[in-house]
Amino acid sequence: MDVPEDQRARRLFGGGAMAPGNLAASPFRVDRDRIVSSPHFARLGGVTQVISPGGSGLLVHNRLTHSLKVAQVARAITERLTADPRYRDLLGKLGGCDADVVEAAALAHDLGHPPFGHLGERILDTVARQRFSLPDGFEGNAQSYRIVTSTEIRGETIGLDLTAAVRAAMLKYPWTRHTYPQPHVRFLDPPPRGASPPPGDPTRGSAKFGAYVTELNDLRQAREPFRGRLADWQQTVEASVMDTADDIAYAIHDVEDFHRVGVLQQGSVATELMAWQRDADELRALPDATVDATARRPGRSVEQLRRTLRRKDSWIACDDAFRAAVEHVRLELVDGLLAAPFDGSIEAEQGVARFSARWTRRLIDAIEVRPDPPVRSGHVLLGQAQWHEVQVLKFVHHRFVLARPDLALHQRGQARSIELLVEALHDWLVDPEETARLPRRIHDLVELSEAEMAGLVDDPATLGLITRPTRAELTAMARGRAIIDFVASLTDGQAVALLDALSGRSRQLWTDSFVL
Ligand SMILES: Nc1ccn([C@H]2C[C@H](O)[C@@H](COP(=O)(O)OP(=O)(O)OP(=O)(O)O)O2)c(=O)n1
Repeated sequence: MDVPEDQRARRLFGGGAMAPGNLAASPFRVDRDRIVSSPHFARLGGVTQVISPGGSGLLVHNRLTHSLKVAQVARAITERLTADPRYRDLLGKLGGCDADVVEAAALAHDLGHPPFGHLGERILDTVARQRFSLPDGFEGNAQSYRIVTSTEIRGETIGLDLTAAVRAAMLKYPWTRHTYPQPHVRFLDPPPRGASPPPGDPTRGSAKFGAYVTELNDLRQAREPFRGRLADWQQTVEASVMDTADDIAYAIHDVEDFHRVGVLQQGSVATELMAWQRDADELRALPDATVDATARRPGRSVEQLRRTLRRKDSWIACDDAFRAAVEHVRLELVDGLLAAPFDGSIEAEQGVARFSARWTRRLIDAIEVRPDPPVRSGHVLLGQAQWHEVQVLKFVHHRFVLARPDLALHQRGQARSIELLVEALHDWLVDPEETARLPRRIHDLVELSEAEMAGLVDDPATLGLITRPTRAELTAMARGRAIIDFVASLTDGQAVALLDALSGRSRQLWTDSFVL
């Protein structure tokens, strides 16, 4: 039985009605148009995917070009699945799969990524929890959801007033950090992907989550059309398509990007993969502690990956498939993409384009829909061989790009900049002499957070608190959330320029690098 279209198309404020500014006929296409015309979307062009867009020219992806690729892949997956007669009834039963919904969700999925990408996310989370006593901290997915439902402005309502289906499709992790749903997902055995607390800190709630408690009612309303069809913690099919498309897109383009900038070298990748292939049987016999203690020796990191996959994803991990995936990636990378250094020639560009097209096609064609997937997977997933290949591609990127000390050095500086910026903005916000000159947007964000939190004071448990907050505590938390919202909405370049200005290092006034 299909879900009635009008339930999926229900907007938070406007029912199913079409507004005068809507140009498209489909309500989901309207959502897509609202997202792409948002300044938060344009901002993604200045936000780090892996390294800052400014320093890399046109060579590497930023969060905008990444989001466009995710949308392209997500749409292609949807078109294949909906054209496949094997899945027609199943997709309807699970709540539907619409190409405009997945495209809109894919375009919106990274709106909340702060300056400096995942690194900024980690720093803002620590600052939010420790400095501002906000139990929800900061999370990029929850911030994306907050932008479309609260902080982005459109017409008379707050947020973009998107349809339920699109908001639900944005929820890769349809739970809050600590309390929703009950019992909380982190206590399930096994917990869904992302639901466990970060290693070493069981008090921190889920490592990943889709919404802050201030957006909980909105999350509930978005999931309403799927009630009874999906477990509370399970992604909608459309969210699952978007999540899979995200994985496919960055697994491929991260490798491409670092080949282009000359960081991913054929020799080092070949040594690691081939040492594992040569010594696989011997390595398998070693205790974990020995492998970990000698992780820098060739082949050991691949062995660590094999063990991690078996431990965390035993529902799909398989030694034969792993061995085949290492061989396939070796062939494609060592004998293919990385065989000649990238020199900007037409031939080199064609090599990258061929690699990208072949892999995208191979992975999209391997997508399946399962009626009853394992807890760590969504309903939409890659076949076993291709799932292992994606893990190996991501491994190459982690081992030979993300683990580089020069990148770490750079990121330590960026982390410090974010901490200093938050502190400097907060000092400004609480300076009584400066109230009249504080940027209007910060005042507005404080008022918004204060109103949202005031609505929850009688329910301290939902706020993640033990007792009802005092007025002063509430104001302090609202100010903290406002600063976090403000910083998260900057590009990398704006964050740097703003910190320079607040530290007295900038000699420029009335430039266009940020609008206050
Ligand atoms: N420590 C890390 C981890 C990831 N990345 C990069 C690699 C990918 O390009 C991208 C992956 O992160 P996403 O936010 O796109 O997706 P995930 O699925 O990993 O996370 P989430 O589910 O929170 O979106 O970020 C990075 O630079 N540094």
